[in-house]
Amino acid sequence: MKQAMEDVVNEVLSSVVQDVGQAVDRNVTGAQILQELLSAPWLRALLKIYERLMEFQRLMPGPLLPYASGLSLEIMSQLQKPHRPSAEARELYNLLSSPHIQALLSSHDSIARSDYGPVLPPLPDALPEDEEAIRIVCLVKNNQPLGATIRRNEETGEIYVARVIHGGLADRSGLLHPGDMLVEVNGSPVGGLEPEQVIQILINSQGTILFKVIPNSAQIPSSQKPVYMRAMVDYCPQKDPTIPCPDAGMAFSRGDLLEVVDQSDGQWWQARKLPCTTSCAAVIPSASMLKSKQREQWWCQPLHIHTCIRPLTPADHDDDLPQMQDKCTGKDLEEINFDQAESDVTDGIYLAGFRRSFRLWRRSSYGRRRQSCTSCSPNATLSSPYEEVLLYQRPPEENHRLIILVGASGVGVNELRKRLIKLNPSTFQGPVPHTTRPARAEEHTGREYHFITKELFEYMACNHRFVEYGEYRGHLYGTSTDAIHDVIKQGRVCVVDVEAHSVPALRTKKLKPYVVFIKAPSADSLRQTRRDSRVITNYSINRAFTEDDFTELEEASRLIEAKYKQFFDSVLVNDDVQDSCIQLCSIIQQAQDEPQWIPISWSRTEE
Ligand SMILES: Nc1ncnc2c1ncn2[C@@H]1O[C@H](COP(=O)(O)OP(=O)(O)OP(=O)(O)O)[C@@H](O)[C@H]1O
Repeated sequence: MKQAMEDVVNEVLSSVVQDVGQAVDRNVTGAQILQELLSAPWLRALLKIYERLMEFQRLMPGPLLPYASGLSLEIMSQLQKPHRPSAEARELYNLLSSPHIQALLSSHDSIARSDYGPVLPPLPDALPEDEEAIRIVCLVKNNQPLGATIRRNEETGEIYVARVIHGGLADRSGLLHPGDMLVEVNGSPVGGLEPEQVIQILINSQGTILFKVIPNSAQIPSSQKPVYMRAMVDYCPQKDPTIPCPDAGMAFSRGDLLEVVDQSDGQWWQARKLPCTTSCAAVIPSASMLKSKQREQWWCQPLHIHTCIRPLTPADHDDDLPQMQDKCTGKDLEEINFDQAESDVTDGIYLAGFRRSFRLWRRSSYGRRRQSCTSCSPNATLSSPYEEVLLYQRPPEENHRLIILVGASGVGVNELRKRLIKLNPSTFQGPVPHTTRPARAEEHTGREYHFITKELFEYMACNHRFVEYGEYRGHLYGTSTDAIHDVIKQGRVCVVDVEAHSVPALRTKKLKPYVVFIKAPSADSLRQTRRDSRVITNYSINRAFTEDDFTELEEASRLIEAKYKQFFDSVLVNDDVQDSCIQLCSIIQQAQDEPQWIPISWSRTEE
C-alpha cells in the first residue's frame, strides 16, 4: 500500500516534469526554472520523507493498557495463592517482582498515560505577595573556573553574585546573574561568611555544585554588541590591588586587540583577546578606571619636563635607545660622494629621500632635539588607554593608505624602501624632503629636495608642517606632510621612513597610515646576513658592521618595539633582504586591499 502510494506521487511528479519539459521546448517563460525545480533531487527526497511521516501517523502504536504495573501486582498475588506453586509459576513470580521489571512497567504506565511532568504540591493560599522565590542552581564543575565573582554587603553580611563572566560556566548555564543573592552552597549557608570562605567552599567542591539563590528581580537583560579596542597600555591583574578578583582578570599588553563584550559596569569591563581561543571572557579595567590609574602613576613619577621647553641639551626623548655610533676604525672603509644617493634614478623616476645628509640628520642628537613637542607632552602618557577600532577596507576609488616604515637605525629600513620603489616605481614613491641647503648645479627643486630658504623652513616648522625635521652640518632638513599628500594625490602608495615617536603625528583620518615595524633578526642572523653590508656614518664613508653594531641594533630594535608596538600594524623581521622585500610587498598589498583594524575616529565623517 505504502509502495503503491509512493509510486503514485512519483508518477504524478514524473508526468509533470515531462509536461514542463515540453513547455521548455516551446520556450514558455519560466518553464526552465520550474523544470529545474521539479527535477531537483531534494524535492524527491522531501517527498520520500513526507511518505514516511504519513506511514508513521497511520501505524502510530498505542498502549494496550495503561496499568501494566497494577496488572503485574494482581498476577503476583494470584501466583502466591497455590500451596505448592509450579516451577514456572515461581519463575514468573521472581521475574515480575524483580526491581528492573517493576521499574520498566512503571515507566510503561507513565508513558501510556502521557504522564511526564512532576507532580508539584499546590501553592498555599495565603502566600505573601513579597515572598522571595528561591532558585536551586546545579552546576557540574569541570576544569574551567565557575566564571562568576562574588561580593559581600558589608552591612548585612549577605553574599551576592557580583558579575558573571561571558562565555563561562555560570553564563552558559543561564541560571546565575549579577545581583543574585547566594543563600547556600552545597547545603552550607553562606550568609555572614567572608567571600574568601565562600570561594574556599567552591574550591573544595567536587563534581556537582548546588547553589540556593534568591534571584535579582531588578536584573536588566544585557544585549550588548561587542566593541573592539586596541590596548594602548600594558595591564597585569596580578599587580593590580584594586581588581575584585585577580584570577578572573586578563593581562594584556600594548597593541593587543580586545573584544569588549560587557561595559555595563563603569569600572570593570569584560573582554576577550583576539584572536581568541576561548569563548570565556575575562575582567579588564574600564577606560575611566585605567585613566585614573594612569593619573595616579603620573603624579607619583618624578617630574618630566617637556623636551620642547628644555634648553638645547641632548634630547631625552629616546635616550634609552642606542644609536648606531660613528665608529671609524680606518679599516674596511668606502669613500662615497657626499650627499649622493647610490642610484637616484630608476625607470626614469627619481628616488627622492635617500640622500646621505637627509638620512644623517636623523641620527644626530641635534636633529632629535628639535622635534615637535607633541610626543613629549604629558598628555601623550595620559592618552586614552584603549583605542576603539573597527575593520576597514579601503574602497578602490579612495586614496591609498600611507605606508610608514619604522625601525632601528641600520636595520635596513632604507634598503627595503629603496628596493620596493625600484621594484615598482609607478606604484610606490617616497615624499620629496625639504632642505635649506643650496641646490647644486645638477639638482632640481622638487626632485632631490624642495630647496627653500631658512625663513620659510622655520615658518613651516612653526606651523607644524613637518613630520620630522632637524639640522645637519648647518642646513635644515625635513619631511613635510604636504610632500606626503603630493604623492598620495598622484594615486601612488607613499612609503615613508620616520622615527617611531613621529608616528602618532601621522595618525590622521586623511592619511590612514599603516605602520610596518622592521625588526632586527637575532645577532647570529645579523652576522650571517650583513657580512657584505655597509653602514653609512657621519663621515662621508661607508664601513662594515661591527660586533658592537649588531648588539646595539638588536637592543635598539627591542626597545623601539617595546615602547611603540601599540602603533604597529605589522612586524617584519629583516632577515634575508630578498625575502623581506617580498614580504613587505605582500604586507602593503594587504594593507591597501584587505580589511584592517583602524581607529574608529578615522571612519567618522567629522575629523
Ligand atoms: N636584510 C639585509 N641583509 C643584508 N644587508 C642588509 C639587509 N637590510 C639592510 N642591509 C644593509 O644594511 C645597511 C644598513 O641598511 P639601511 O641603510 O637600510 O639602514 P636604515 O635602517 O635605513 O638605517 P639608517 O636610517 O640609520 O641609515 C645597508 O648597507 C643595507 O644594504
